[in-house]
Amino acid sequence: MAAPTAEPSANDILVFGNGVSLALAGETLLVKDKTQAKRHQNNVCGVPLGSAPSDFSIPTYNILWAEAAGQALAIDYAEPTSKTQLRPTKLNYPLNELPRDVVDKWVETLLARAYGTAQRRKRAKVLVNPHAGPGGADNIWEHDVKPLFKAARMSLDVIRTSFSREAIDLCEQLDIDAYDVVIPCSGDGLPYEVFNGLGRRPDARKALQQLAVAHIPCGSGNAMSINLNGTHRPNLAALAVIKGVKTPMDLMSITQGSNRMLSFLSQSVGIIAEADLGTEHLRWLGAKRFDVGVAQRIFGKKVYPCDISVKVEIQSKGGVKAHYKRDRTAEDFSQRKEGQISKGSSSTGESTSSEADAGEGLPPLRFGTVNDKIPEDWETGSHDKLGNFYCGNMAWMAPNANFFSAACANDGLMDLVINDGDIAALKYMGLMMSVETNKFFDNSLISYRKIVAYRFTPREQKDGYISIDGERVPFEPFQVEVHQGLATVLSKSGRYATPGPLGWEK
Ligand SMILES: Nc1ncnc2c1ncn2[C@@H]1O[C@H](COP(=O)(O)OP(=O)(O)OP(=O)(O)O)[C@@H](O)[C@H]1O
Repeated sequence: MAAPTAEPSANDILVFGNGVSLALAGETLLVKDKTQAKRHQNNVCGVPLGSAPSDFSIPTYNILWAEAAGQALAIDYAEPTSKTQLRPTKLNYPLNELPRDVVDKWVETLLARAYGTAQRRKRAKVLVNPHAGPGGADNIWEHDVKPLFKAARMSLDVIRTSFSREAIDLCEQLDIDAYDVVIPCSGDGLPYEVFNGLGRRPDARKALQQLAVAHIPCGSGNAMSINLNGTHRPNLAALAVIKGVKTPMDLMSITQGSNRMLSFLSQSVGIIAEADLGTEHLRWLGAKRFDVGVAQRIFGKKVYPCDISVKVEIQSKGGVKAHYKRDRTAEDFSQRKEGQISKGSSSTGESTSSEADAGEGLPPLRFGTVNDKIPEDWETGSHDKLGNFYCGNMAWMAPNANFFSAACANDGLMDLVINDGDIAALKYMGLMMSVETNKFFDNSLISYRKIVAYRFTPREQKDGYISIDGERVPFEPFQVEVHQGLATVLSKSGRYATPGPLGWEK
């Protein structure tokens, strides 16, 4: 656990007698208690090392709750039992002669450091998809998540989804004043339904702003959790949600035929969409199914002819890195924390705000629908040899898949990656593998731009795969535009958990 960062002052120490004391030192709680220290050492290290310890420390981030009730002080915290596992643990000390007002003040200081600007005791609507990913969502919820949420004194209203699209109806009808957060325990499919359900309401904008959406990873990709909680491990994600701060996040409107839907993650056509959606017959391969699908198309030199029209905001990779640096450094966390969220214009200056428009439902479409004329200032190109069209709103698409390393949560821009499909196989493999080493962005085989809107029109193919947030939609033209900060999510640090494109600091 982290080393103490500051010397505790006298007010920060509670002395219980018999050599037991609790001290607040910066972002750490120092526990001087031989019995607990020994138990802690055994649990965390497995095997006791050296002489018996007399104290140990707990990062305040791991503190779930504290209260003086009756004649005792109780502290709940998330104790790591391995690098990826936490379990709720309790410390109890009789108050003895300690004055109650001193203890109450100490408890409030501890909670203030534990939660910072994050809301305490969040009221959650939890949606568990028993069929998500490998099918362990019920177990994950019961054993890895619920005990931590309970120890943090969250109020929980839990529903197991029983059919596809149920979460859309649930969120459309939800009493938004009764909850602070909706938490899908699922893959990325259920968050998609949550955003779309909230988006269908007559008070969509209010609902999307007032109610945060947070994610517990139970699927196979779990992009939402990786980007916002910084992990795809359910235990660690649960703690990140408990401590999560409200963060505005861009959403995208998609029009196709006469439909309008919201997308929070990505749209893809070509190799990625096919390798994901077109390999159902290879399910027996497990996670390798996607890699095999990619390799098959690389060696087949598969191309996807199409027309693409784009409203480009930042054309060059250098410009994108500079934008990323501005977003990451100019807007420090304090500006993004709860109650201090600034919305209004993208960091490129153009207003993309959803709030600026009057009305309660979803913001009006600034560029019309897929059935309207394409605006004249959009760049239009014919792509005979397209291999991959990939538009993202978050950085990670899965663990080890940081495709959109310059994605920012609330910049009012989408990140667009395009590459041809007739690349030499070895180079293509290298390109795909560079995603894992964060060198994808700089690879000269792809273009990487920041955009505001686009239209995609497939050509010369009877059928194919279009993926919206990982779900298949009809193989027909579609148009997309971004709404800055339309949604509210909970994130660990007020921004995406991404290292950014290599060298952005320079
Ligand atoms: N009880 C249910 N039975 C069948 N389908 C369900 C049920 N509950 C939800 N669904 C549907 O399951 C779909 C996939 O959900 P989810 O994203 O949670 O899992 P996943 O697709 O397995 O995960 P990943 O996207 O990570 O692969 C959603 O579109 C949702 O509508």
